[in-house]
Order: sequence, then structure tokens, then C-alpha cells
Amino acid sequence: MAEKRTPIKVTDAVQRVMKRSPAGEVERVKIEQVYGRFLGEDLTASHDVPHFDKSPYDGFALKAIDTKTASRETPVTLEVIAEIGAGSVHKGVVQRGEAVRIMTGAQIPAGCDSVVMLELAESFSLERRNFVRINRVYNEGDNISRRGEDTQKGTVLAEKGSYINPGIAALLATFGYKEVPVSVKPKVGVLATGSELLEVGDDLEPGKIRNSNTYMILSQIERAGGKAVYFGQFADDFEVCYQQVVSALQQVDMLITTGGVSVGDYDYLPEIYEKMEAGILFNKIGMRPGSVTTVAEKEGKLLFGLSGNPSACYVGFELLTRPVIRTFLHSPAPFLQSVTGILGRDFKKPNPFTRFVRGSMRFENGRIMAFPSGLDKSSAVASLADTNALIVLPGGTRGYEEGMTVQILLVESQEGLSRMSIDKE
Ligand SMILES: Nc1nc2c(c(=O)[nH]1)N[C@H]1C(S)=C(S)[C@@H](COP(=O)(O)OP(=O)(O)OC[C@H]3O[C@@H](n4cnc5c(N)ncnc54)[C@H](O)[C@@H]3O)O[C@H]1N2
Ligand code: MOO
Ligand SMILES: [Mg+2]
Repeated sequence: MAEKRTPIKVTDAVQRVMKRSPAGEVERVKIEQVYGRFLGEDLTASHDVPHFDKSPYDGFALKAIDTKTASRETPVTLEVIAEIGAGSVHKGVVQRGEAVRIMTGAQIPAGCDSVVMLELAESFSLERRNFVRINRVYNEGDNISRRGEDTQKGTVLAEKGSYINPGIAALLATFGYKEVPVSVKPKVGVLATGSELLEVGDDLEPGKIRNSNTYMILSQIERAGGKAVYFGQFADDFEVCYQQVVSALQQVDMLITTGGVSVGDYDYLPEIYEKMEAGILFNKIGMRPGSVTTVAEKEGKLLFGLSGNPSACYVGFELLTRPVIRTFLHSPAPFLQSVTGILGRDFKKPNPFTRFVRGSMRFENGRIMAFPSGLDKSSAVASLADTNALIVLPGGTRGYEEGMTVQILLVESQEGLSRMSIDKE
């Protein structure tokens, strides 16, 4: 009789994996290539932004005191002694009775303390000299973007391990990072097992299916921030698969296999782990789908034995492999973003284990709704197409009804959590 496996809680499984989850190295890449990478160090403001007082408008820089008596009836007239565009700096100090024509972004000239918008000033020339008429009072500081008003030198703007979004790219450029320290992507190997597997380009044959898991996992690895390395698909042959797993593991930081992890006659992964003397962290998790997900460790590298069933494989990756990839990338928040929302449709099937239903989360009338997608079976593949969330349905004897409050894990979100918790596990 096959060995009996003892299921452990999802959070325990995740904890066991995280305990053996190393952080990777840091490398430098050109700033043009940073989008979607993870910061290799804290991004700290190395100077004030802006680093000089500047004009937010096209207009005239002047001394506020000169406008003290200005009104519609008694406008004051100032002589425009110079003109500066953004990037130019006025030499000299502006005196009482003088103004400088200034463009948006230009540094405020010495001696000036306020700016008048072009539309609110009346300019004119007289005997080749330029003047501006002002008809209201301005105070010191009016219409000036102050040095450091955006951010001050020394402020930490993004933590090490942050996902580099377009805003962070802008900041990296602001502080002169021509090359950016980023976390090295973990090399994540993928190896598919199964004598029933056809290559993607093959015609269908009776009893055989095309290998879809490989391409799903390659995409999941990229989405998580890793570098996928594909080693191919192999028939259920113990020796072949053993050799392939051993050799693939040497070339990567962690290895994912799909299929062959349950108790069938040709499910060889458990024996492969045994032969290579890898330590088994667990071989059964109290969840659906993905209960057969097995994780082993060999010389500091993790082997993820994901199920062959597409939905189980998908869920196993998101719950267990993703946080390991994010930890390698130094992310302080490696776990899936979790929100509370409303179940959009009945889900009547009860289950003793926590269920992670593939679904789509969307906003409806300001509420977060989650709709189970298609067939909810471990073997389902079609329902993965519109999946952007895993709906957590705690185990129990009752099903779930539309309108109930549920936990939703967001698989498409680049945000994350520093802790993982599963409702009522
Ligand atoms: N007697 C028992 N039978 C099964 C149990 C059990 O506890 N006792 N567990 C079931 C559960 S739950 C799952 S999930 C599957 C897990 O099976 P394996 O991980 O061993 O995977 P395979 O047997 O290799 O394949 C399962 C299924 O998935 C298809 N598959 C495999 N690879 C791919 C691929 N690359 N792309 C697409 N589809 C793939 C394969 O053809 C099978 O249909 O075991 C249950 N059985
Ligand atoms: O691993 Mo199986 O998915 O629990 O269906
Ligand atoms: Mg099997």
C-alpha cells in the first residue's frame, strides 16, 4: 500500500519553505532596463528636490515689497531687466523696482522672493526698455517652488527590494543613477514530467495532451520577478527524470517540476527526492487544489514538486514559489496581496480543506467582488485565463453563498504583504 501522507496547514508549509528561502546577490543594470526589477539598495534622496527655488509659472520674478501699494487703481511699474528660461540662471542681484521675465522651471534670481503669472501682468516697452505693470499685492514666497518642497536630502524614498515601477524609475534618474543596483533574478528551473505530454507544436493523439503547465509556469516565474530556465519535458521514466532533475538543479537557484508527485505508479518525484537524498519539507498540504504539492531541499536549494494538474500547479506556485522568488529579490513584502471582498456567486461545494478558488476580482459600485472562474477542478485549465485572484474559502461542512465576505489573494498585483495569513485556517 502506498505511504500515507500527513497534510499540514498552508501557513505551516509556507513557513517551512520561507525558513529555507535565501536572498540573492545585487547587480548593476543600465537605468533603461530597470522597469520591473527590484531595488538592490534603499533609494535615498542624495539632494533636495528641487535643489533650488524655482518658478512654477511663466511670468515675472520680483520683490514682493515692491507690490505693497499695488492695486487696480494704482498699479506699480517695474523695469524688466532680464529674461531667463528654464536652465538659465540670472547673474547679479535684482534690486528694488526691478523684475526678471522668468519661465516655468527657471531658478528664482537672487533678490527676488515671488513670481507673478504672465496672465496677471501687463508688459510694455518704452524707449527700448521693458516694463511690467502689477495691479495687486504679492507676498514673500508667492508662486515659488521651494528648494526641498518635493523631497529632502536623506529621505528614504523606496526600500531595498521594492518593485521598480515607473515612478521609481523617475526617482532613480532624478538622483543620477545611470546604473542601478538591482536584485539579481533567481534562476528558476522548470522541468515537466509525463508520458502523456505532447510538445506544443504536435498534433493531438489519443490519450495524450499538450504540455500547458510549462508555459504557464514560465509566465508565473516572470510575473514573480524570476528568470525562468526551461529544461524540457520528459516521459515518466525514473532514471531519465532522476538524471534530469539532478543535472537541472545544479544549473539553477531553485527547480520546479510539474507532475509525477502523487501516489500513482509512475509518480516518480518522491523516489527521486529520496535517491538524491533531498530533505522533504512536506508532501501534503491541507488545501485544494494542490494538496500533493511537495517541497524538498538539497544543499540549500529548493525543489518544488508541483502537481501535474494545471489548476493545482498554478496555486502551488503562487502560494509557495512566488514568496521564495520575492525573498531572493530582497522584497520586504514577498507574500500575495490580500484584500477582503464579497463573493459574487454561490460556491456550494463544501470541502474539509481550505480551498483556493481561481477567480476574477473586480470593483462593482465601489465594492470589491470576487467571482469564481469556470470549472473548479484541480485539472481545469480554461478557468485560469481570467484568473487574477485566488478566493480563499476555509474548509468546513457548508458551501458558500453569494454575498458572503471572503479573503481574496491578488495574483496580478505587484504589491505584497510582509506576513501571510489565511482566513480561518
Ligand atoms: N489515489 C490517489 N490519486 C490521486 C491523488 C491521491 O491523493 N490519491 N491525488 C490527486 C490529486 S489531488 C492530484 S492534484 C493529482 C496529482 O497528480 P501528479 O502531481 O502526480 O501529476 P500527474 O499524475 O503527472 O498528472 C496529473 C494530471 O495532470 C496532467 N498534466 C501533467 N503534466 C501536465 C502538463 N505539463 N501540462 C498539462 N497537464 C499536465 C496529467 O495528464 C494528469 O491528468 O493526483 C490525483 N490522484
Ligand atoms: O493536488 Mo490536488 O489539486 O489537491 O487536486
Ligand atoms: Mg500522478
